[in-house]
Amino acid sequence: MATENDTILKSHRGCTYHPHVLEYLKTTFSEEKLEEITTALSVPPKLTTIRVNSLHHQTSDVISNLKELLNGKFDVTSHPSLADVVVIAGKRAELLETNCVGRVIVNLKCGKAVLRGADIFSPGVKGLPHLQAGCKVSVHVDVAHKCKRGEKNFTGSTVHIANGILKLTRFDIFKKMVKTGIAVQITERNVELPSLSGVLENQMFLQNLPSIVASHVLNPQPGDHILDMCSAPGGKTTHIAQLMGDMGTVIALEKVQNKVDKLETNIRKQNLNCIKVFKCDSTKVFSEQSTSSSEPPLGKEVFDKILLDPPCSALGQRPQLGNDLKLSEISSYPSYQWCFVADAIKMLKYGGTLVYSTCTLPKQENEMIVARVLSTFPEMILVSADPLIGQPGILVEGLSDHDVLKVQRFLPSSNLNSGVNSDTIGFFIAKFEKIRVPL
Ligand SMILES: C[S@@+](CC[C@H](N)C(=O)[O-])C[C@H]1O[C@@H](n2cnc3c(N)ncnc32)[C@H](O)[C@@H]1O
Repeated sequence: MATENDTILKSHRGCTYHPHVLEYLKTTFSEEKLEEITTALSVPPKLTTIRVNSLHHQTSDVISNLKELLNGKFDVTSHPSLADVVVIAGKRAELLETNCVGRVIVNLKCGKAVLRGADIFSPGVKGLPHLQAGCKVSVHVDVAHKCKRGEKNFTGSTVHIANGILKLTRFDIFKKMVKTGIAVQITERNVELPSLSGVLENQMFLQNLPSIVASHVLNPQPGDHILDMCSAPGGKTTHIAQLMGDMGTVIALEKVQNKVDKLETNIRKQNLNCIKVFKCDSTKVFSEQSTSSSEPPLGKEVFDKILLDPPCSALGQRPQLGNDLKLSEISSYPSYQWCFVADAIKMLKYGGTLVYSTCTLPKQENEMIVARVLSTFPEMILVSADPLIGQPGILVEGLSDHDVLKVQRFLPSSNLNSGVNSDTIGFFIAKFEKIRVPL
């Protein structure tokens, strides 16, 4: 078995994982299921989901606007059961290096953006030979972070994700340090998706389906007083405010300043007024002495509903091109996630709702947290995470067969024609209610 310091990365269906990551995931899935999931995760979903800014726009209008903008090149439809979701169907294509005169190596962040429809900008380029602008190049992601900036002929492990036309030369990028403008204009991807960044920003928000479902599960109502403990970049916060008709209050907490800035930008773009943002550590926001429901420190039993969407190992993110998380990093998440739970429960009113969600796969960060909540807090009961659009959870000690039907897991399928509810990122949602327990 590989050691903790082992730097060898194991290639698994187009994604490069540290062997420990795969071993860890095998505690949750059979080998066969894990292959299916990792295969699906290595490419982006064929279907892109968009949440309509339902406060100010009709889904049918957004669909018409998108159809016009995309010139009929992609199918744009409404989600079969969620009225505020629009689905755009991309196309899968076989990618060959034929006629490419050289390889451009990009970093992981850039690779993910390309697979989501973006072109390449110079900060994302790590390696590039001497080539003339205008020639056809293939684009490869440095999944193991081994390519040094400016390398001419990198030979390490990469994943071929796209082809395109070189717009900036090696001299422009590494000598003149041109920072703006397109470096490679993408012409072919293994999945062809529309580039929607900056498009119809006041009408819609690009969001993965399970994240949209999580806010519906919370079931926000006008006038509610809601806490979002880990809010940036604000996909769920802004959706919650929209579902409340922008009436009531959402207290949105975030620990990291630049993420607070991003959250505030997203709130502004969606023109929402009921959200109050605070930069703070949610694991320390509760105080026995406080009676405040409107600003930190926050008191007990002050919220109708709480969303806890804590940091996680993010192994459900898609495309998952490379992952070199160490075992010690992955296995630290459940205890960090647990740090938020007890205070969340204290701040929740009796009769209130707590939704717990993650975008990751291991049972340790999902069902096992649910089982621990149920065994530690008799006042918390598990209720059905409606609308149930995903699949049942995984059976772990402390959960019954009935319990696993109340939570939902989104597990990407390798079936290229799987429907919108399974062509997703990996995600988990559980919903609890706080009840008075007789003494
Ligand atoms: C999974 S992301 C949240 C995504 C968000 N709910 C959304 O839908 O856009 C977790 C967030 O929690 C923040 N975070 C991490 N530790 C925190 C803490 N102790 N208190 C508050 N926020 C924290 C991270 O910076 C990150 O932005």
